[in-house]
Amino acid sequence: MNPATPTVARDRLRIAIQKSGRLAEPARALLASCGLSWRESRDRLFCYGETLPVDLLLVRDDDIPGLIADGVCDLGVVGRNVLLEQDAGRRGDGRASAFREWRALGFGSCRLALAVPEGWEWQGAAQLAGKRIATSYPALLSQWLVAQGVAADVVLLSGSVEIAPRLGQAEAICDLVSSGATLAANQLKPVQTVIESEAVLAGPIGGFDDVRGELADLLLRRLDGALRIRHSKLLMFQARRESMAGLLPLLADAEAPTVTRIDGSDDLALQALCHGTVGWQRLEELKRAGARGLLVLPVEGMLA
Ligand SMILES: Nc1ncnc2c1ncn2[C@@H]1O[C@H](COP(=O)(O)OP(=O)(O)OP(=O)(O)O)[C@@H](O)[C@H]1O
Ligand SMILES: O=P(O)(O)OC[C@H]1O[C@H](OP(=O)(O)OP(=O)(O)O)[C@H](O)[C@@H]1O
Ligand SMILES: [Mg+2]
Repeated sequence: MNPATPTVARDRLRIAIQKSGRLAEPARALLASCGLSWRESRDRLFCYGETLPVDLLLVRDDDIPGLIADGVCDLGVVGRNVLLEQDAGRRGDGRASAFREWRALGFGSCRLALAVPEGWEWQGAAQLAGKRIATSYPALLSQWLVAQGVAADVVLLSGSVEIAPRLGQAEAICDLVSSGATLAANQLKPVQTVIESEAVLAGPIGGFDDVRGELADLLLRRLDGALRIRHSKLLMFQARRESMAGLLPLLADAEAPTVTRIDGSDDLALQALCHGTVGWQRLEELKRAGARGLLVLPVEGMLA
């Protein structure tokens, strides 16, 4: 293992993403929406950046924090659950933190939760004292147990954690929950959230002191724009000046709308970047409140 802050200077930025799995495609699509494109290598494990000197490394998600810690990669897209687990593991071993969350990316949402058999009447963390809890997240679970002041046995499993109570391996589990279907299929119920998770952009604790710093800043600016407009629509319409008071409350999710006077009439034209859903219902409400010629346009890009 290298020291926590790698010092090898490089003139290209290297981003690790999941090779295959839940985060692989959305991570690639998000980076592509920031204007990055790549030439695929024959082994498909390294993609050479074409539009910008930003390369991709395709790996298992569990390896991403370590690759950042070792300076092999500069940034990575990984679940917060993985990042926090490995950080808690390092600190538990007396090592310093070597990576941190740079941005939350808004996909891959799930939570790390404690679950118990459906028949249990949950009365709180103290109920877990002396019990065995199966998990793939031993560091986060141990940290949570310490914070609760509860002593329990952590049983480490790398997958299929939900089956452990049925096999008599553990009384409770601590695993990722999204829809809750896997818990229900195994007669378990979630009782306590340990962390809320989503995909994040991870990077080193500090920044970069060579050209990678500028590349990372450029990427973050584009990423912030892409994240802001992801569900946004540009809404345009015209209305009588006196209708505005009734129309503006229907645009509460919009950034300061631009209102222009239409030459030679008392009508106004309005343009608003809406961050919430702009569906039929809202359009009909706007029409009832006096909006005419409503147009909804997709937003391709935004640079604040
Ligand atoms: N229902 C879910 N179950 C598990 N993870 C989810 C779920 N929803 C979102 N995620 C997120 O997706 C991440 C990747 O999940 P995936 O199942 O692809 O990982 P994996 O099997 O460990 O992949 P790899 O082969 O890269 O090790 C998880 O770490 C988590 O952050
Ligand atoms: O709440 P749900 O929507 O049911 O999702 C949660 C399940 O999904 C994940 O497993 P995955 O499907 O990745 O299988 P694995 O654990 O064998 O990788 C996770 O480990 C849970 O078992
Ligand atoms: Mg993995």
